[in-house]
Amino acid sequence: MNEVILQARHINKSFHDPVTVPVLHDINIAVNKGEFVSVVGKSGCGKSTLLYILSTMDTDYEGELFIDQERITNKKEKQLARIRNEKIGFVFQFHYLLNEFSVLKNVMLPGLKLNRYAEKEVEHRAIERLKMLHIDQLALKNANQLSGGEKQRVAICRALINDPIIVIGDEPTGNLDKKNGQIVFDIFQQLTAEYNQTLLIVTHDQTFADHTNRIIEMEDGKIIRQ
Ligand SMILES: Nc1ncnc2c1ncn2[C@@H]1O[C@H](COP(=O)(O)OP(=O)(O)OP(=O)(O)O)[C@@H](O)[C@H]1O
Repeated sequence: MNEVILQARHINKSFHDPVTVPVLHDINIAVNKGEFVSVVGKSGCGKSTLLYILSTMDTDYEGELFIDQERITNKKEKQLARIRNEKIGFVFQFHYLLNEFSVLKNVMLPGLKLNRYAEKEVEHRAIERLKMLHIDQLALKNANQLSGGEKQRVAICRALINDPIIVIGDEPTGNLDKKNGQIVFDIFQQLTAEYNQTLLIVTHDQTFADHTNRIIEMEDGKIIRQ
């Protein structure tokens, strides 16, 4: 039987600025363990809004969210911060690395924050992940000395440091050229194929989406295909 990793039930969301604008309408999603799922749809259809809710960063919605069988809706911010660090790996269009720190330190930071392993073990795990993505030779460089493609691979290593139950990405290849976009896609595919990693990725790139296991297509705040 499929193990459901992330489930959204009847999610509705409106912005109030100052008039009420409904943006998401009765969203129902279930993502199974090991699935590589893409979310597509025209600009403004609600992809980022949905991703913020699914990744627990936006709590102002109607409906229910479950991650790893745990009900997330109505939890306090402190609990959510821990769930995010422990269970979700984030990869964004812009990598948000800390430029003044080394690559190794950037990858280690969420691991140190979680405080599950001693510092030496976190370092070992960071180096393992840098090796997996073939960038261990960059470990001691500062983040601002890297190319865009390298930075994105570092961001993926950082997202993986705590063995997240799901990796959530918002346009992770949106800022990359074709070659680097392909490298990042290949890494994602390797993560699902070899490590059974669950991935939920918003993308504008139809070729990227076509090669994922499943496409969730949105239109005007609704899911029209999944
Ligand atoms: N803070 C906000 N206040 C009011 N309206 C918002 C806010 N954020 C987003 N919206 C509106 O919600 C709708 C969905 O926006 P969202 O950013 O989720 O779309 P998207 O599909 O991710 O678009 P894109 O592909 O361009 O990133 C849009 O009409 C947008 O104008």
